[in-house]
Amino acid sequence: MFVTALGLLDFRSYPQVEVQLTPGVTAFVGPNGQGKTNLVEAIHYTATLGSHRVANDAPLVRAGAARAIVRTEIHSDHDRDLVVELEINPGRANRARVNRSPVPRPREVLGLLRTVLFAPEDLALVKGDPSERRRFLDELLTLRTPRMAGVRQDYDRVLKQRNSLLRSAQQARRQNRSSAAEAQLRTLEVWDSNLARAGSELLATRLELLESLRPLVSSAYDAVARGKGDARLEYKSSVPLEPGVTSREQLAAVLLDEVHQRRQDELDRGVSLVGPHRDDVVLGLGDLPAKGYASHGESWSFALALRLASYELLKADGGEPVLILDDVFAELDTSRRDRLAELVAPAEQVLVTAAVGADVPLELSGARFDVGDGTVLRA
Ligand SMILES: Nc1ncnc2c1ncn2[C@@H]1O[C@H](COP(=O)(O)OP(=O)(O)OP(=O)(O)O)[C@@H](O)[C@H]1O
Repeated sequence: MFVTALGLLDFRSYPQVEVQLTPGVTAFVGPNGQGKTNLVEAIHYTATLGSHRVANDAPLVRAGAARAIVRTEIHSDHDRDLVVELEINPGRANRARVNRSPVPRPREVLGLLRTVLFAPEDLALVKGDPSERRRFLDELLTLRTPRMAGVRQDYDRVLKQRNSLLRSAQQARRQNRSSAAEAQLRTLEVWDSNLARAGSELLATRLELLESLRPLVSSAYDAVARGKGDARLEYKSSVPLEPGVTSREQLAAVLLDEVHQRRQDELDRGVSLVGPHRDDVVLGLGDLPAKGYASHGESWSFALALRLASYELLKADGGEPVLILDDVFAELDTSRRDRLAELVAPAEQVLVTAAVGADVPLELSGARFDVGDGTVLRA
């Protein structure tokens, strides 16, 4: 799979731009703030319907414009070539077209393009909050199994409803409105089951994903750090998970049981304390956790290993994803930079951004575009 063309209208800094792409390596080179990342962000957005830089769509639309359009043309391994067009409408529903036909919901484009993006922000996968690692897992889940976007949305909706109910119940109790508090508790039972249903689906697929990812991360870490260290991943759940408890039904029962156990705690705090939204993936190096212990270089190796493992996993289960390396080479020391370049060079399509040409390792020589003053010109 590779991207053959990108067209942007009012996306980030671009009023309008068209770029024709080829397989192999393509570097976007230009001074800071000229719009290199904006180009690859648009491609990654087509694959994930999310940005690696912002949590909502508004900043993706050019300041002063009402909507942005991202058109990505894809040469696909299995299907005929595809044109995916996304209309980003902050504050209103986004729209999507595939081969010029509207699709009912934008999330139906998930799975048509698969990308793995490496960026300086990836260091937060190792050093940052659990939410970073949950996002990593869920984004990968969705790339592998697009219907998980619906499950995640469903879970978030349940969580929002349940939290609002817990807050109302907390207030009713504080104000001694006992009949209101009782009614809310009865409604809460329904939302407990909803949480267990959607939560168990998410938890089960995360656990399956982690099983597949574990050996790949370990060997990718070996490759990046040249055999120094033993990278491990452990799922840390907000519920006690016994070995062998992996089916949706078993996990739903465990979640429901824990929700009942923590009822008082949840009512006291007015927030859902049990479920995959509270989970984490503990990254370990040897016997120590990476967070708080790993050196800067080791943390980078771990972050790169997570991305390389994602790439291997996606490649193994359904066609090679497009690799995007956004500004990473300037961040890495020479040895990691060379290793990464060697490891990604054979990929079908690699898109690299760099402030200066010298930041792009020689192994990754290929097509080059100069980016500046709102233009993207083939060098
Ligand atoms: N919604 C928007 N509307 C208008 N301009 C925007 C918008 N979002 C970002 N920009 C502009 O885009 C530019 C940043 O683009 P981008 O992040 O792609 O730069 P870059 O070339 O990758 O730079 P660097 O090398 O520093 O990473 C900034 O000048 C920023 O002001």
